[in-house]
Amino acid sequence: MKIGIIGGGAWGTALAQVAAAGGEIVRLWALEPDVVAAINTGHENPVYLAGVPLAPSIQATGDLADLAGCDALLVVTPAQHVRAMLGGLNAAGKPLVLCSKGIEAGTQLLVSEVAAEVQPDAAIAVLSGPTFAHEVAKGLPTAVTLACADEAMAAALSARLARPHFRPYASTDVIGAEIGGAVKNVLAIACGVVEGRGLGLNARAALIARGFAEMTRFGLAKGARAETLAGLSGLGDLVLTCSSTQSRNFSLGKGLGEGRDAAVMMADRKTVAEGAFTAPVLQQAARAIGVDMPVVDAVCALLAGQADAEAVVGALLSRPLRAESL
Ligand SMILES: NC(=O)C1=CN([C@@H]2O[C@H](COP(=O)(O)OP(=O)(O)OC[C@H]3O[C@@H](n4cnc5c(N)ncnc54)[C@H](O)[C@@H]3O)[C@@H](O)[C@H]2O)C=CC1
Ligand SMILES: O=C(CO)COP(=O)(O)O
Repeated sequence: MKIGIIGGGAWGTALAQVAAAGGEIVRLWALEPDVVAAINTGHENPVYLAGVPLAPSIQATGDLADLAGCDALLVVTPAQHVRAMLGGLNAAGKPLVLCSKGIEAGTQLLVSEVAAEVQPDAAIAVLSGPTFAHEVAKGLPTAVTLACADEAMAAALSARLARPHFRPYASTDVIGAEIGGAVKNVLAIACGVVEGRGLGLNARAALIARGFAEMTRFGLAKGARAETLAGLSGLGDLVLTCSSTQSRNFSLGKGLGEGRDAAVMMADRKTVAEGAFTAPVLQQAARAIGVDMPVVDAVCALLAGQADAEAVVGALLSRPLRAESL
């Protein structure tokens, strides 16, 4: 069996390692020629996943045509680049597993909705959950949601990608699995702000719980299932990303909380903090369907430089008191 992975960042490389651990032939497409060369000759991705020895059976390429013979494809580029990448593929009749977390700017489409437009004849699936790439690549225990509308396909893909340390849970709720991953990145920025301002662990826990209420309101309005949002790809990933500076989104928020400038921090990074791209489009999407997301609004104001961290925290704390509910 031959699996193609599109995206040689930290997560695509870690997933290549997972696939190779099960004996799959792995073709990994990466944008940067130096990443392709380093994986093929040194069996390491020093740019995005430094320090993790990779299986020698992972073959990297800079040419998407080299993935033509693969019988399943994993898409792992940043969400804003997925449309362009999918345009260069022929995935008709093949499983197309989307592993990016975000919402497309301009269209407000989830990645699976983008894929349905560009590759209407592919079997679209989503893999999402609490998964820091370094831990997965090192073989530490990890569980994910693997969602596909076709239940048998969800089960087959789960079985194909399962490893002793990597445990997919099958689901048919594609939209639910995606919404958790996209929204938690924005909430992780907010939790980073709490950390950066030294507001304490009570505040972080409150933000996770009220942030989860926002995720649930939005998700249910978009047709997600409550149990998916409360599962690995929703609450599970929210807890992970809101708890550690290993998260790029959390660390971006921490910098904002410390008074640093969003644009300067983003320009300094080669890696992607998806929440910064998702926040404004999520805000638009929520407003369009009348869903109130005050934490997301606060993150948007901070990222756009419309308010400082002290002001947005003050505004959140002075909202009118109300009953605890969604
Ligand atoms: N790193 C992680 O632990 C996890 C990441 N993800 C998701 O996976 C996706 C990819 O993230 P990472 O692998 O972490 O990326 P990364 O931050 O490690 O690297 C950035 C990636 O973006 C690629 N890129 C930049 N410009 C591009 C373009 N014009 N076209 C195509 N690709 C381009 C780079 O080649 C590189 O592969 C994101 O949506 C992220 O949310 C999901 C789970 C875990
Ligand atoms: O999605 C992730 C963990 O599940 C990675 O989080 P960051 O993108 O915030 O680093």
